[in-house]
Amino acid sequence: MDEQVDVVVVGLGPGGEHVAGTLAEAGLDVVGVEAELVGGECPYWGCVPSKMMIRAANLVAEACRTPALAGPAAVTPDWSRVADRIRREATDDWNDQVAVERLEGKGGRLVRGTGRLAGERRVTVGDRTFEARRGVVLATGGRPRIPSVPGLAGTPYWTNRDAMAAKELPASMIVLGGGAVGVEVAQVFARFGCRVTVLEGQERLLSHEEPEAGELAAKALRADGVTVLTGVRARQIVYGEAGFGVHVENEVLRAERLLVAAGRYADLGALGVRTVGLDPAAAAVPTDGRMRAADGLWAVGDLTGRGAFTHVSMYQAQIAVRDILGEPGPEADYRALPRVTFTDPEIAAVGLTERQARERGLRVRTSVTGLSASTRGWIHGPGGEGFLKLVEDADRGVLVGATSAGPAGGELLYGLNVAVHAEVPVERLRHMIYTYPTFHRAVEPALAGLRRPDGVSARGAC
Ligand SMILES: Cc1cc2nc3c(=O)[nH]c(=O)nc-3n(C[C@H](O)[C@H](O)[C@H](O)COP(=O)(O)OP(=O)(O)OC[C@H]3O[C@@H](n4cnc5c(N)ncnc54)[C@H](O)[C@@H]3O)c2cc1C
Ligand SMILES: NC(=O)c1ccc[n+]([C@@H]2O[C@H](COP(=O)([O-])OP(=O)(O)OC[C@H]3O[C@@H](n4cnc5c(N)ncnc54)[C@H](O)[C@@H]3O)[C@@H](O)[C@H]2O)c1
Repeated sequence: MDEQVDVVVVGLGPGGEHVAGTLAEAGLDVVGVEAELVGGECPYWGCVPSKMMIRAANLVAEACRTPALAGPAAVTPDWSRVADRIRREATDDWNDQVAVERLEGKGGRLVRGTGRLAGERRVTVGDRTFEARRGVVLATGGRPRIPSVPGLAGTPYWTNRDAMAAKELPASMIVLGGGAVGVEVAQVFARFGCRVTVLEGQERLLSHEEPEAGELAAKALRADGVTVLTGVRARQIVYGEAGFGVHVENEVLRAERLLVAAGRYADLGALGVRTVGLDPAAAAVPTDGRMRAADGLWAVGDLTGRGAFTHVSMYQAQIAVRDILGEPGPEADYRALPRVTFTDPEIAAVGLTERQARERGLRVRTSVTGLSASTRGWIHGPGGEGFLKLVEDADRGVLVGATSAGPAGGELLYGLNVAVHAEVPVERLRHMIYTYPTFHRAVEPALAGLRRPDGVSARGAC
């Protein structure tokens, strides 16, 4: 007999947990299905543990910067402090009891297991079948994409999960992929004494972002002793007693560990999307502005392919909740999508890159301003490097994208995020007062740089 409920949420990462908890609080009969830990990738193997590592690694780097500015400081990097904090404070040793109680406290019911669609408004979990009167919400995230490099399958390669759970650091590590996971982990491990090589197939690190961002990330990693190889593909991988050997062009790179950080994918076939008429081979579940994927079916989070970030998943979750409850509100709008790669310097961006803006046929004006030449960058001294890049739609006179890289690049992004989101006219931004001497004061010369003729990147100083 099918069990009747109002809503079934499959996958309880940040998005799914928010949907399930909020709908349950609103009085609906909600079943949340979770195969692993309630909370998902972010708190246990993603954002939270990685940012705890980064906090510690940045302290190590800051200690190394003090001799020039404040006198000697001795720090002996000790990974056990980081590993211990991740166990105690972040993950409860990978126990989700607190999250389960949080969901149940709101009135939601947890069913532990793997959910699969079985037609419209129906989900099976093991030998149980749920029929959802209002509908089903898919929020199953993604899993690491393992490239088909000969020799890789069957070796004990690491993914983000092993890196986040590491009690001890390897002496050496090769990182396959120079995206967000690759660069963040590479810098942390290097700062704690691991010999790291990053192998990126594209011509630059952080290849989805502005070229300047990738160049700065490579420079920062190299300054931490990381070997950065771009435009290079692994041809063959071998594993033996001596660890990993990665064949690239004319050499073999060797390391104790290999971290695969080559992106993530959603396995829609395993989720049974064919039973509701969706393409199981698609890269993502297509959704409309209300996060609807089909009649009685919503999708939120990484599996929608609109940006694999916790804040996107939470944003979409709020929209899906409103739609399910029949409440008014704006549809999903990704024009001002912000993201921060938490390297040191932080590399943050919102909206379109210059290339994306040009590909959309916009008449684009850009401007790049260095941070170390700014008063605040100069005062900051070592570690003060960064830049600000603005992308303007010249016809409308509004910013459509911005990148802010620097010691507080993610925080500095906020104002630019507002500008892109609210389409604040550039002329209006030019007449704002920018606090002296902040990093964000660099926005002023960057805006001045936009006055140059179309297509010419200007460099300002502040
Ligand atoms: C190392 C790392 C660092 C990151 N750092 C950041 C960061 O700083 N900021 C940021 O915004 N984002 C970060 N991210 C990305 C962020 O973790 C994800 O975007 C976010 O977790 C996605 O949330 P989600 O709601 O899609 O679900 P997920 O967190 O992906 O969770 C999905 C859940 O669904 C469950 N599930 C899957 N299939 C089924 C099924 N069939 N049945 C039942 N349950 C199922 C899974 O077990 C999982 O618990 C990071 C990711 C990684 C890997
Ligand atoms: N700070 C953050 O917000 C944060 C941090 C970590 C992860 N994340 C999210 O998690 C997702 C996954 O991160 P990721 O770094 O795994 O993916 P990614 O897509 O950001 O980067 C993967 C990189 O691997 C490269 N690559 C792929 N196959 C390769 C191969 N065979 N050889 C060499 N390079 C190869 C790609 O060119 C790409 O640059 C990201 O999309 C991101 O949204 C966010």
